[in-house]
Amino acid sequence: MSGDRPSGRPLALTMGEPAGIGGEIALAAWRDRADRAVPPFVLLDDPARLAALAGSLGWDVPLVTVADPAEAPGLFGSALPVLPVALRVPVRYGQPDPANGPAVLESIDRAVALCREGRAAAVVTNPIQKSALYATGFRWPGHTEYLAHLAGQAEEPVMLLEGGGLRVVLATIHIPLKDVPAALSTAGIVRVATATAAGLTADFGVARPRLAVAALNPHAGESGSLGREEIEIIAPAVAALQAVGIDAAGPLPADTLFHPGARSRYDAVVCMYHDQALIPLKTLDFETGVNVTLGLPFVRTSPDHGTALGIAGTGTASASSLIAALHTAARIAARRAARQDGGAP
Ligand SMILES: NC(=O)C1=CN([C@@H]2O[C@H](COP(=O)(O)OP(=O)(O)OC[C@H]3O[C@@H](n4cnc5c(N)ncnc54)[C@H](O)[C@@H]3O)[C@@H](O)[C@H]2O)C=CC1
Ligand SMILES: NCC(=O)COP(=O)(O)O
Repeated sequence: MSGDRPSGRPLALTMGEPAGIGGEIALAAWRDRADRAVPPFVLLDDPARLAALAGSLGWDVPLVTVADPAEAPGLFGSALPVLPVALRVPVRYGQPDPANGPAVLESIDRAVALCREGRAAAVVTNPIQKSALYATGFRWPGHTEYLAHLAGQAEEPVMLLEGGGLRVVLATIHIPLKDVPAALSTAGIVRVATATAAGLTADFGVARPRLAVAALNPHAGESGSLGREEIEIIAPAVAALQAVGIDAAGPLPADTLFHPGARSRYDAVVCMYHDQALIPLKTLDFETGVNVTLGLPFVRTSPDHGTALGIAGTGTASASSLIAALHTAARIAARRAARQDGGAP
């Protein structure tokens, strides 16, 4: 995996919801560092709670507190480097406390700042409990939109998930299903598809990306009798993409878009709503699916799963998706660094 090692800078891994599985999968990823060639990371979390968690699980994970991420790669082989972010109240696993919301956000904010200062190679986020943050007044639907805000971007970035040989991007993200039709627009689909094509080339090395654009309605609307979004919104978006030379096809009926034969014909699917994208992705590859935010000035990935409160603190959560997210972040960061140095297309 040497090809995905960023040049000397560690990845910045956030705390996520402290009552969730983030802490234990971070510890588990460190324990697997040699067997799974995990790229060096620094964890922005509370060292005391990590030590208590490791102790309660009976895991031998030496922690080393660092003030500067530059120390992390040299230490990573023998101890887990932690950049301290103090929890405000003690953790009860499975029971998020909004009082820790500021610590959750501090961890994200500082990880982003480290990346923007060039002191970390990429941000990898542990899952947040969105409802707990909303209770503190957090006004963004999730990381994706909050990270765009931190980057000073007015436009929503694009949520891409990759796993099991499939890549999906979302034309609408975290909104109620009943609001999806009204939220779809030709301009919005064109924006997401254009950013996807650019991201696939820049960050995934796909020279000429092929995009499939999913329909919204059964049978792609059955010529308008099962819905008119395909005719009025999605087909014009596909035509606009083709007009500027993007290899896009659609609107394609979503029920026949994810079998192996169909998957061989595209590099990513532009999906109209959250579950249209995430059900096939997580069915094909829940274990190692990765969420990547396209269109940010820094690299951000995360595991495809959430906080898994029901199993938090038990040590049974799989760290595979987090480890895949660490590898993907390192690979994209290395690609961007090589391009800056003039070494990659
Ligand atoms: N990037 C992020 O911050 C994300 C945050 N979330 C948040 O997580 C919270 C819970 O969401 P849910 O829909 O319940 O999804 P979830 O992924 O937390 O849990 C769904 C099911 O998968 C299991 N699971 C999840 N991760 C696992 C792992 N690593 N190993 C073994 N089993 C695992 C859980 O035990 C549960 O049975 C919500 O607040 C949601 O917003 C969800 C997805 C991503
Ligand atoms: N279901 C995917 C998800 O919730 C990811 O959200 P984000 O926090 O990465 O924006």
